[in-house]
Amino acid sequence: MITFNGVTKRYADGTVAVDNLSLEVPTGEITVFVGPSGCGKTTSLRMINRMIDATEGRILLDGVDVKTIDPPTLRRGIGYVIQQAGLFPHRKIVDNVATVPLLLGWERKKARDRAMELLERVGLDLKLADRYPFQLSGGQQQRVGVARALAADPPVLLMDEPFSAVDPIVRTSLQEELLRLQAELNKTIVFVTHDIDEAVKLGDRVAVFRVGGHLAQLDDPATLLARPADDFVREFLGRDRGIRRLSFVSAEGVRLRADLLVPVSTDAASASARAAGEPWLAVVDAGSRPLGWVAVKDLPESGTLAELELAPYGTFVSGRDSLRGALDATLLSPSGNAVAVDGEGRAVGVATREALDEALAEVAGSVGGSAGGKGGVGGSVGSVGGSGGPVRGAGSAAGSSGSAGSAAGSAADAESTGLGAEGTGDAGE
Ligand SMILES: Nc1ncnc2c1ncn2[C@@H]1O[C@H](COP(=O)(O)OP(=O)(O)OP(=O)(O)O)[C@@H](O)[C@H]1O
Repeated sequence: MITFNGVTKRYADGTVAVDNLSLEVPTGEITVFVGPSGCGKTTSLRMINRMIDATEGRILLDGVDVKTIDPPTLRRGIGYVIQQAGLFPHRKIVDNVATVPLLLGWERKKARDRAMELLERVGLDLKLADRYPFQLSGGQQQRVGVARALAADPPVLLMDEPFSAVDPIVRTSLQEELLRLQAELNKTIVFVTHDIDEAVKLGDRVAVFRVGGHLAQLDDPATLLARPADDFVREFLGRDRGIRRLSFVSAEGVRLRADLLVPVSTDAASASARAAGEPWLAVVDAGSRPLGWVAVKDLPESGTLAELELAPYGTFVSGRDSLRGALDATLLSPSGNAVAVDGEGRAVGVATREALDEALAEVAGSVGGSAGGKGGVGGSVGSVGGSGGPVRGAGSAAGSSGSAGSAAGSAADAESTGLGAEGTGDAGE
């Protein structure tokens, strides 16, 4: 657990970047710091690993004041990921990831083995291990940045806008990878972003800051979206707050109609009778997989459904997806209804527009809603790479030898790994 206890940061020019901040970052969870530019997110983050020292107040790491721990020791237990990865351009990917273990005195082979294991874990093709950073896409570089931060298995990870320099598709896949990794690793993560969508997708808890380093609200995403503390938070959350809130409401309670599913072998006349006034039927194959919609008014007098051209459909996974996912599925169907499927893709029923209206009315009537889990909307985007990111500048001063001794304490290592050997990183105040 990380505890901020009345923490203030006043820079040398008098700027109060963080003002009397008190909050707790629970162990094993992702806490996101979000807010407009200049509101003190980065300063707050960097006070945890003492790259910046607080002017007043205390930051406790599992009950121990970080000021009592010398910075290099403190940072050994804290991984650090920054925007644009900050990889060392003259070191191969594997050596970039092995940097921190080598700084910690690991034997070279062990450090490289660990690096390879981590590269695999963050979803990188091991063929990339012997390349240099400029030979990777922006998204791939960012994965390397995450692998490097995890290399020494620190219990705490600080992530400062780590995904903001990549395109939206790559960004989505990096976010999903982080959630997948976190489900395995249970690190205590503090994640800084200015993007509220990213915050509610990744955060177990979201801290909204306002300029001047004030904490405006700290809550889980569903509560934040349902009950913003004041006008500033409401405005920051944006106009589509209501829609986004549906991502945190499970679609499990939506009433489903199995009677509107018809096997493709059904003859048209009996399908028509079965519809009993409903305008659309969902046609399924012999294995119950959805094939498409048929409009009852277009049914011929004879023949089976197999001979008909079917209209496109959208599905959601009953019991897993959110109400937002279910609504999205209705928008992919001319019928205005959605097909609910099980985890194997078999249709289990139809969510009619009427049933969704009922579910929406229930959400509108409640405050908070039932949490549907993080990023509950289905339909993950899996593609990676493609964005030929610029060669990264950070760390360019690093030596190319990569040896533990010579690298220790270099300014670039201190900056982009957070593992400086000497003092605090308050430079630039
Ligand atoms: N070294 C410094 N000296 C003086 N003022 C500083 C220094 N570093 C940051 N600040 C100021 O402190 C305030 C908070 O900065 P900080 O970088 O923590 O904000 P942020 O929320 O992370 O912003 P962004 O989203 O733009 O990165 C800003 O007003 C900034 O100008």
